[in-house]
Amino acid sequence: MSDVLTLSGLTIDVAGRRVVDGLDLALAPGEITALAGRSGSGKSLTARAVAGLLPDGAAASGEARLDCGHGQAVELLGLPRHRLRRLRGPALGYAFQESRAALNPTVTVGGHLLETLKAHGIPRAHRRERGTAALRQAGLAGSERLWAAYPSELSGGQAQRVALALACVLDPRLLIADEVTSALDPVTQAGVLDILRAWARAGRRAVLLITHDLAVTGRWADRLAVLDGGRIVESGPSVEVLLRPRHPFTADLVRASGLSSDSEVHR
Ligand SMILES: Nc1ncnc2c1ncn2[C@@H]1O[C@H](COP(=O)(O)OP(=O)(O)OP(=O)(O)O)[C@@H](O)[C@H]1O
Repeated sequence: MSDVLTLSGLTIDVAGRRVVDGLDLALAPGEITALAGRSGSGKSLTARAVAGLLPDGAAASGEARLDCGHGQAVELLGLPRHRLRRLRGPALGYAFQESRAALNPTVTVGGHLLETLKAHGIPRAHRRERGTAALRQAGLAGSERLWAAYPSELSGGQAQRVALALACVLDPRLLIADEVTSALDPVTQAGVLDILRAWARAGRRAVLLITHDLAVTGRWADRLAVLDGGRIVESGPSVEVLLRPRHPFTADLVRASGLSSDSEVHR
């Protein structure tokens, strides 16, 4: 089966500065692929380029091919805004770290979900049920109270999970999750990542997990690509990369993360 996302020579310049340089990466169906690296290495801009959400002044070149299923593939870079908007949701979900920024302060949790489902043509009779299921999948009880809550009434962790539910509610083939669990307590984080992994496997979907937490990649990611200065310095099955790093930068990152034994890397 072909890869869900194929990045070839992805290059991003911001205000004349090259911040991502010739990145090649393939995301297989059913897998979580982690993109890790220290702050400023280009992880988020890579995610944003794929989702068509680069900031002003940033430009991407190269290729980002999304397999939408049913033999249909689309080149994401340079796609007109209206086509990207149509893909975002059913083909490509994007949840990012500033989760509150994704939520409209004047719209309730349920309102956000219903609006998204309606905008993509889901019949009214199914919207509430699908919205509630997405909340559960993100580790939230789909209670009346949460459904009727405004973003300002949510904790940081709840807002993060609501943003994740919104990104997944249309069952996209590719989910980009940018530091979505970093604000969660360890138990909730584990629950959400377990669910994401099961979700990816069951539906042959792909997840691009942006993280600086190598412990997370060791436990939940199938594959790991390590980014340094906008280039991938090493990639492969995550357990292998973490246990036997070949690049000095990866070895430094593993040491700094405090991952010290096989048991912390193995699932
Ligand atoms: N809007 C912007 N304007 C100018 N430079 C930017 C902008 N966004 C990112 N950059 C620069 O691009 C580089 C890569 O940034 P990016 O946000 O992708 O890094 P990151 O690996 O995701 O970091 P973090 O883990 O801190 O989120 C950094 O040097 C950053 O300063």
